[in-house]
Amino acid sequence: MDGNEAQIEVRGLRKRFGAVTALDGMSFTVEPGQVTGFVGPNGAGKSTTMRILLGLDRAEEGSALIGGRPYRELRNPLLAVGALLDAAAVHPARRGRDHLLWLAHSHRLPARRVDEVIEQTGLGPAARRRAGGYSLGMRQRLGIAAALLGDPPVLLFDEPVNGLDPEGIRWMRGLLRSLAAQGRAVLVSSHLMSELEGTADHLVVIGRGRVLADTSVRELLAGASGDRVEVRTGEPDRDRAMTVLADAGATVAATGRGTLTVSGLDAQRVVALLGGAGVAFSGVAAHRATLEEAYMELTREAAEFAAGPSGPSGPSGPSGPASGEDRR
Ligand SMILES: Nc1ncnc2c1ncn2[C@@H]1O[C@H](COP(=O)(O)OP(=O)(O)OP(=O)(O)O)[C@@H](O)[C@H]1O
Repeated sequence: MDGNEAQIEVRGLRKRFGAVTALDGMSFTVEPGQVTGFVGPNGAGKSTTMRILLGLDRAEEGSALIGGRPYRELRNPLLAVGALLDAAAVHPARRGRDHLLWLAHSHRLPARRVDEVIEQTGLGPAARRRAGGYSLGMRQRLGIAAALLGDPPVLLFDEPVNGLDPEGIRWMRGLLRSLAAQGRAVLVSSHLMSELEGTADHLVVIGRGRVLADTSVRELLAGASGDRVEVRTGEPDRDRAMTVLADAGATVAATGRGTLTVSGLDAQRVVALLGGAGVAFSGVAAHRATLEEAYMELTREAAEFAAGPSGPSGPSGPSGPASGEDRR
């Protein structure tokens, strides 16, 4: 797959809905061969960005390119990008397979391709039933089958696991990973970081219409877990432990009864220092952050920064405009 055609590039998008600034200079790139998670709280601007990428909405400023072109300039969009925005967007009286056949014919794709995507998405016999009777999981599979029809190098999925059962979620994760492994650029939105754990390689974290972090999952986790170490020590030794560790350059905080949280030293060094100084302790453990914790840390910092000294601006809290100056 050509590297450039399998790329999404969003630069400086701005979009308002009345007084609400939905996008406030949104910029990021989605590279081929990986799953990029597009994460942010409700109202952060995920769907708006995706709709603009797909030519369903217009930005006041900036560009949104798929394979180097805006959606409207794509010669055959179905072959350039596949998207799952709203799983319910099929007429209820239509059979799944007929919906796919109609799509395929309108893009001069062979019927064989329809059967391939039915197979790939596990629609099976449900493909011959009317879409009105589909479960949410089946509707999602049909939507994905439609997105894959043109074998596109770029895929956009808006909250694809929303409402799916655990088996459906597992299936979706495997599918996203396999599509990325085939060299496609895969952008997946979610408002829950935990949904992307084990699926996303890269994360674009957004809040209030702009990017808060654009990072690999590995880097985000490393940064969040840092080298924090938890030390359990009894009352009489606590102060001495704090002094010894602080003298060695660590930042030490008492985070609970008998627990110290240490950053700046690894667990092995903590054990060596405390042992060397004759400070008694009952346990030392490295703390590994989950993706959810890393995300909470990041969004909390961003919210505090944006809120300034007088608290969050606007009635909608974290999902509102970034500051009063944004309202005109
Ligand atoms: N058609 C619209 N009319 C008015 N306001 C809108 C419209 N679409 C989006 N907004 C507002 O723009 C902001 C961004 O919304 P958007 O749907 O892009 O966020 P999101 O990150 O996708 O949220 P969610 O996780 O809830 O889907 C929100 O404040 C939302 O209320």
